Amino acid sequence: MLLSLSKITKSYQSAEGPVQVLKGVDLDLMPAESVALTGESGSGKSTLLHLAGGLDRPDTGAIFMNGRDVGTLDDNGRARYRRSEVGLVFQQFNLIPSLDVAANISFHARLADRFDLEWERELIDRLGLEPLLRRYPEQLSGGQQQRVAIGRTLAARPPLVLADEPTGNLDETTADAVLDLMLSLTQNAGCALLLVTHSTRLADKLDRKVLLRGGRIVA
Ligand SMILES: Nc1ncnc2c1ncn2[C@@H]1O[C@H](COP(=O)(O)OP(=O)(O)OP(=O)(O)O)[C@@H](O)[C@H]1O
Repeated sequence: MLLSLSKITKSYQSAEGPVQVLKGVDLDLMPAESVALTGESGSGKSTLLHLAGGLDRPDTGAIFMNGRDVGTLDDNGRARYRRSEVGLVFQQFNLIPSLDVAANISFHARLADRFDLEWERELIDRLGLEPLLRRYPEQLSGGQQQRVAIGRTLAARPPLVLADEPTGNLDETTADAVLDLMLSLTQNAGCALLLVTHSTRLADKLDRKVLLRGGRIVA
């Protein structure tokens, strides 16, 4: 087992009092497995991804990554976890504005001490980024930034990639092409993938689909 979420609960404070978003989520991912996380808007998909990515802590329950409990790590431990064990591809691309495309792509791989020139060249080639390497993020379209964000995450070959509607703000043709590429590259890199998507068409391309409803995984 790569990732194991067990009995995860999470509440947020709101003006009307606490709102329990996750009410006992169980979810397992095998190494290199791709899973689509679906569910209505507001069902807690992003919340779940944030917890799995070490961006936030669950109220109760356990998150095991390679047998280690991530949910109880302190801030430093979670920062190390994010640096070396997970890759995040979110809608807001979080590229570093002061670095050009080439430097953005190698940034995480270098931080995680996993820089591999050959793999990086292959990513640049497959993602069609060669002509853009000297540009800065603000000089790129949304689809181009998305491809850079995918390259940046995969360059570090994290065991687990967490992707939150990564193609949500692209037109359908571009979204399809970018997702196909991401799937094929995560498979090449041997990464597991947990992908939040509203699209059943996209979800069908993954190994397995799960549905978040009423604070639990129901399918
Ligand atoms: N920081 C926060 N503070 C208070 N409430 C929050 C916070 N983050 C999320 N929520 C609430 O928790 C619920 C789940 O949000 P979340 O973003 O996880 O859902 P989602 O399934 O990803 O939705 P969408 O598909 O619309 O992106 C929502 O009702 C949201 O308003």
